[in-house]
Amino acid sequence: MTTQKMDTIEHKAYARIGFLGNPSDVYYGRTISFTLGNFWASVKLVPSKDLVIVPHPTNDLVQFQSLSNLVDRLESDGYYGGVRLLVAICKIFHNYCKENNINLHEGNFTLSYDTNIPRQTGLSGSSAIVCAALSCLLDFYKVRHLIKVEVRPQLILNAEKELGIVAGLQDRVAQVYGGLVYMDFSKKHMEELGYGIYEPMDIGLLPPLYLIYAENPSDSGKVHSTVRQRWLNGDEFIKSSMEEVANIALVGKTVLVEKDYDKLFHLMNGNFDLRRKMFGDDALGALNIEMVEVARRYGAASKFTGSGGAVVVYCPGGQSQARLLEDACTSAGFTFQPVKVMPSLLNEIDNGTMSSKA
Ligand SMILES: Nc1ncnc2c1ncn2[C@@H]1O[C@H](COP(=O)(O)OP(=O)(O)O)[C@@H](O)[C@H]1O
Ligand SMILES: O=C(O)[C@H]1O[C@H](OP(=O)(O)O)[C@H](O)[C@@H](O)[C@@H]1O
Ligand SMILES: [Mg+2]
Repeated sequence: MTTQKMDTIEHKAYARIGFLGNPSDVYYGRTISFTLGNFWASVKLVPSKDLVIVPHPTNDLVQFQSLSNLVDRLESDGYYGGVRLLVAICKIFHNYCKENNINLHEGNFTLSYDTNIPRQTGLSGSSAIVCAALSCLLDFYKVRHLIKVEVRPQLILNAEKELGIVAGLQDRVAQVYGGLVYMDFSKKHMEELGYGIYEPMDIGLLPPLYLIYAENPSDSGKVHSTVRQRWLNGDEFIKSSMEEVANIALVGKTVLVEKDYDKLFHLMNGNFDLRRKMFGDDALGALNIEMVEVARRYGAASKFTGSGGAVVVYCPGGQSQARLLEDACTSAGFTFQPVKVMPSLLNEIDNGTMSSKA
């Protein structure tokens, strides 16, 4: 989404739900993900004399009511906010353009951001900020037609890698493309093309879904680091389980096309059960596990949307089942809401950059 008032450029990027196959995207796997219209980040770029990155009044920790307030906020939100993400994407964008002989004009700008994506809840709040910022840079430097849509998720990921955040491509692909996307990150594609195979799917294939989340920020990099290390060390259990998770997205693609929601129910549950075996309950966190389990106690299918903090739910019993679950979530202190799927926002210029139009 773009707003251009005078010289101001503003872009939104939506939260995303890793629907099937996550987190195998971090491991040359496959996923199906979609953008969630319930939450978004927006970034504003205004031309200015100096290049300025504006700290967010509440998400960047620079001003406090008191010393104890400083400590409380550090304990709940960690040390970092969005400023480092904006700085990192500026660097990655600059270097990519330089390496690819894309000339950038001399003008400077002021970048600021806002977000209503619940912080660090596995809804990809981090990459939403980076994705919206990249979109602003593409327009400010008028290079949207020169940077392929397929390449953009990797630039967004590189900005986070630059900061040492362990993450995968699926969030960024979903946020760049928008809508529902099937993604294949096989080693072969990644090595030959530098990106995966991304196939947009009809959002109408999804059944009504619900979201459960809790104010319980968890650092996705920390959650991922042990499993990632085991995978790098060639751990057979992690390798074979990750392949099973990737297969869930492959099977899920057909299941969605056929609207076979009974099978979808089992795929969603199977996806979380494999994650639980690989990561272990300590890494996933008791509260996150309880969000999955409360849904299952009411006969729904449930799994993490990302690395933890939010859960996507399918209620085979329809609205009456969802209402019972909503009451249970409210009593447990969790937020429960219907999922609004956000369609793709790519424009003609973006589509024109794609090597293969799926
Ligand atoms: N809502 C937010 N506001 C500001 N910065 C954020 C926000 N969410 C994430 N970040 C930044 O991104 C980093 C990585 O967040 P991450 O654990 O990936 O969260 P998410 O699951 O929302 O993507 C954080 O350490 C922080 O620097
Ligand atoms: O573990 C996952 O499912 C995802 O974790 C990260 O996303 P986040 O929203 O930060 O939890 C990671 O970036 C994704 O690639 C994983 O699939
Ligand atoms: Mg993230």
